[in-house]
This record gives sequence, structure tokens and C-alpha cells, in this order.
Amino acid sequence: MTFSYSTPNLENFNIPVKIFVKRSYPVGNRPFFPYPQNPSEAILELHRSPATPAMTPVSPLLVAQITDTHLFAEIDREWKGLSTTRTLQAVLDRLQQIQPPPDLLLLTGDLSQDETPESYQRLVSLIATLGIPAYWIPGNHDNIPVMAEILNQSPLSPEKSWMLGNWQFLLLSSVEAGCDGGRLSPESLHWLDSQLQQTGDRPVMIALHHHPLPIDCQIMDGMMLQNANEFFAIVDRYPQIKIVLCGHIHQEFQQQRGSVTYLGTPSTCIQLLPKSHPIILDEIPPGFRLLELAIDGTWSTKIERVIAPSRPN
Ligand SMILES: Nc1ncnc2c1ncn2[C@@H]1O[C@@H]2COP(=O)(O)O[C@H]2[C@H]1O
Repeated sequence: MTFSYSTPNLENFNIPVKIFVKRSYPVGNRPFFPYPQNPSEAILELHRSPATPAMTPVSPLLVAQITDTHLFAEIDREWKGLSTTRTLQAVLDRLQQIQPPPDLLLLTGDLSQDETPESYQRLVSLIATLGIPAYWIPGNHDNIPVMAEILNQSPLSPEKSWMLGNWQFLLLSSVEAGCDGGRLSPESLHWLDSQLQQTGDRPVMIALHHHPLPIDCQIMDGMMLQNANEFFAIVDRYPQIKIVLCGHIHQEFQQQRGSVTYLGTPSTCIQLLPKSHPIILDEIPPGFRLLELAIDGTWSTKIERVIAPSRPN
């Protein structure tokens, strides 16, 4: 949980103070220390220890990834037998139960199925109920100009590079116009490299829609990141990169490549059977990913799945 304060009493710090309160929510198996849950206690703590760097977080971050929501303009319109709005709602209901709530939400593309302003507007309204800062990247099903115009309202942010909890987050657009497969343009690869040069030795998480590693599914692998080798050539030069996160594959995936763990995440709607040829729909319920990121660069993750009513209750 993050409390942000900028008060007259803290003028001597001369910067807005972010206080990271140790959480007790056990995503992984690490024990957590008790710490004030009340912002005023945390402020007192800071006053007592002015030598403590004000921006130094002391707690792991909790990040939630939701992906491939495939929303339509119409709430009850179904895609392959599921109302994508209702399955997303079930995921958000579960996220709302998590206490303390996640520190940030990553939306990793294919957010609309019909590319309508209404579908993106609904996404904003649904996400807003959580009150969690959210960041997004497009997928191959998205209409980037439409989404960029609508997904710029609080709590959604247009930022694609930021630091939180000592971690650097880099969100990459891997969409190639008119293609289902992904590609990082020369400009995007250059942008990634230049961002990484500025991160020092802070741990880094990169997110992009398309999967850079094959998942042993012929059709999906035909739509993976087409120039993954150019991506790896950069990633391999920065040992501080810990995690590369993707959507697109509608299934759980985890594979190590060098010092980096590549993670794929279930969609909030339909699921694909891993290693299926051709593509086969999986009966397993929709889901999302939680990641806990510690200040020292260690991390843990898990998938949660939710049972979603396909019709209104
Ligand atoms: N988040 C991002 N993902 C992919 N490419 C990016 C990202 N941010 C910037 N770029 C690329 O970097 C370029 C910088 O110059 P431009 O803004 O003209 O165009 C930008 C994109 O091509």
C-alpha cells in the first residue's frame, strides 16, 4: 500500500513524500514484518527518523496483471460463449477483496474486442471502482488511437516507464499495424535500450502484449513477437531485468531464459489449452496474475482464477 503526502510539516524534505507501509498480505511465502497501517503513524515514524531517505520503500509491492479483456460495446455480448464484461467483473470483484489492495494494475492489451469507444469507456468505469493506479499497453485487437484517447482518465495513466518500490516498470507497445503477430519497431527497441541505460541497478519488470518465447502452440507461436531476437539482444545486456510479462496467449506460462523469467497470464475471458494444435478452448476459468515485488529484487507470483456467471445474477 502506498500513501502519498505532501504537507507543510514535511517542507524540509522539499519533495512529495511517498510512504510505503509494510503489508501483511501473504502472496508468497515470505514472512512480513508488522508496520503501521495508519498513515498518520507512518508520518510520525518519518518525523522521528528524518535521516531515512523519504523515497525508500520498505514493503514489497503488490502488482495485479489483468489481460485480454476483449470487451464489447454491449455488456452482454458474448465471445465464444462468455460475456467478456461479466467475466472481467468477476475478476475485479475478486481483486476488490484483496486487502491491502494491489499497489498497481497492469492491463496488457486486447482490452477491446470490437474497438469501440464504448468498450474502452466501460473498461475505465469498471477499473475506476477499484481506485488502484492502472497502466496499459495495446494488443493486436485494440484500436490504439481510440484507446489512447479514452484510457487517459484517472486511475489510468498513460505512463510507459516509471519507478515504484525500487522497481522500474517498462511497458512496450509490440503492436504492428494490420498484424496479429507482434513486432518492436527500431524506435521502440531504441527506446527500451535508452530506458534501461537510465535504470541503474534497480530491478526491472518489462511488460508487452506479445509473447517473446514460443509456447509450443503452432498457431499462437505464429503470432508471437516476430523479432524476439532483437528484443533478447537488448535484454541480455541488462542483468537487472527480472521479469518479462505478456498477455496474448490466454493461458498461464512461465519459463526462465538466462536471468529473466518470462510470464504469460490467463485472459479475464476465454482460455486456451496449453500446447494444443490447433487452438483448443480450455474449460478452466478466467483469471489474473498477482506479483509481489520486494525492494531487493526478489519476487513471487501466482495466478488466481475466478468463477464468473455468464449471465446476470
Ligand atoms: N512504451 C513504448 N513502447 C514501444 N515503443 C515506444 C514506447 N515509448 C516510446 N516508444 C518509441 O520510441 C519513440 C520515441 O520517439 P517517438 O515518440 O516519435 O516514437 C516513439 C516510439 O516509436
